[in-house]
Amino acid sequence: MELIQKYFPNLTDDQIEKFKKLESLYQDWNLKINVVSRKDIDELYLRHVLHSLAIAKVMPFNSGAKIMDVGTGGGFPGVPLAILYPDCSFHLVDSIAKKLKVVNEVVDGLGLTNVKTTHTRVEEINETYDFIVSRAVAAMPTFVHWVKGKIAKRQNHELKNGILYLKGGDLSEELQDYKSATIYNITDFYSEDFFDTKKVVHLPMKFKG
Ligand SMILES: C[S@@+](CC[C@H](N)C(=O)[O-])C[C@H]1O[C@@H](n2cnc3c(N)ncnc32)[C@H](O)[C@@H]1O
Repeated sequence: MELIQKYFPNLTDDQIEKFKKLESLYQDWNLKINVVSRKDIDELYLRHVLHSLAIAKVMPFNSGAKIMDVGTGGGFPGVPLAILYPDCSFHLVDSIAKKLKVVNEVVDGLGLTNVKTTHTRVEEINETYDFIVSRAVAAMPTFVHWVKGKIAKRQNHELKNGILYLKGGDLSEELQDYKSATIYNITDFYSEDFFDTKKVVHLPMKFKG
């Protein structure tokens, strides 16, 4: 937990409590339904929570922003972001029901009222969002195909609405068709070795309406 406060020193008591409670909830639920690997559960704050929150270092969301997490799996990056941004609404979507069962239990256990979950493929979603966040779900061309048309300028804020995607490795080939994409090295924000190859891709999108 100190790791989170090292990079997010202004958390409220309520946020600190929620981040603390997150660990025991995942430990309990992971024994019943394995959604996070053993090694990862031991390093939950580093590998999942802090990694998810790298999106906030790139794009601080305005109050009221509406965000979808596509392929949330066990709840990443959506759950840590929902704790960090209690005034934003989060829609967590995954095509595997048992993973969302764990997410629902964690969300209920934390009392997160700003999160809804849907068991579906993202292609079936017919809503629009300010931002779409995701980690480790599909190659960028496939992902863009799935979500384009689901991003709208709902808020009149200065942030560049679009996709924020957590990804590692050399992305030059995958992103060659996306000239407007910006790649942020997570090591610009965090010093832990785990983040050496990890990036946040910001891809602003044309608005639907
Ligand atoms: C490798 S896991 C990543 C889970 C989570 N984002 C994380 O980083 O821990 C990929 C997830 O994407 C989901 N997924 C893949 N294609 C999807 C689609 N078209 N719509 C919704 N979920 C999808 C899978 O069910 C799986 O839970």
